[in-house]
Amino acid sequence: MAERSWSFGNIFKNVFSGTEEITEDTWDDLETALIGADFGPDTADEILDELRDLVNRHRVTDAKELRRMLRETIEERLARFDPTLRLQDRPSVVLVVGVNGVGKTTTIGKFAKYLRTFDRKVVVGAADTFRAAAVEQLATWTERAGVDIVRPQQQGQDPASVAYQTVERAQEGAYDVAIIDTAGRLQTKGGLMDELSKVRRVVEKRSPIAEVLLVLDATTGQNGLAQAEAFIEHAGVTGLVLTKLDGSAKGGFVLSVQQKTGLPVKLVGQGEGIGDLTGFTPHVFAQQLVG
Ligand SMILES: Nc1nc2c(ncn2[C@@H]2O[C@H](COP(=O)(O)OP(=O)(O)OP(=O)(O)O)[C@@H](O)[C@H]2O)c(=O)[nH]1
Repeated sequence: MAERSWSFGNIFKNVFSGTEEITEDTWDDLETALIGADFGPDTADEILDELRDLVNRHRVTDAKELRRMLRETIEERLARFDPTLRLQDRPSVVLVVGVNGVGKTTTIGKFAKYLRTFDRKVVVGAADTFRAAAVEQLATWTERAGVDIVRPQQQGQDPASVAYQTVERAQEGAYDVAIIDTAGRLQTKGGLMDELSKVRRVVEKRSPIAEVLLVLDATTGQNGLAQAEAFIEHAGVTGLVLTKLDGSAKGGFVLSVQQKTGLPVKLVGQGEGIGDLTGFTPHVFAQQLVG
């Protein structure tokens, strides 16, 4: 699939435009840009220290050279995490978790479509049975993506049983991937985590779980991360999906979120359309971020 361009509005533009030589202003502007783009103060400091050190050691004076170093530093840091989706099992079961409103449903639709473009046979399980509207919204997306859906037989059916039926259908119908939607909000966090562990337990009776993807909204930055803490602690998350990176100007969140959670970003959403999801490539991302 073609890499789309990231519309961060080139956050480092002010740092380098019209600047040929590195001055103290360059460093100040760079610090402001890093913080503004949500790299987080610690990572911003580390990047600045590393760059100052390189600039001193190699006696670099050219701002263009500094820009190249910045790109490489960011790429090298992004690449410390492996973004490869593990979808070798037949079927590969993928649980999608995250709080409501982050773009979970949209992401599942886009992900199903993305897999279709690689000729994968996909079934989606609507195991967020709490709200009928959620199931209908998901069904609209699966129809758009041209993939099958397993719905609850009645509203409020045990999510674990829908998940189980989805895996059963995937195995019997020779599907490549089963994507299971899960609830994002229950009365209590404990209840939600219990529900998720039950889904996991029941699915694992039939199949190993290939990936547990946590969906995070990039525009909510550190706040969104705090909200998702329980999933990171209890849901066995294997990778992150960042949504709404388009126009968020918060591209640095990708790096800070990986460093904070120790989890790789595996997919990124950059728009509301069905084609607006891609895999994550550190080289491309660093290039688009720094320009
Ligand atoms: N700009 C942009 N909007 C997105 C992206 N992903 C999702 N959205 C929008 O975010 C809103 C919420 O998306 P949903 O998929 O409904 O979110 P959800 O997490 O399933 O939320 P619930 O349906 O409440 O559980 C919708 O308006 C989507 O169009 C993205 O990558 N970019």
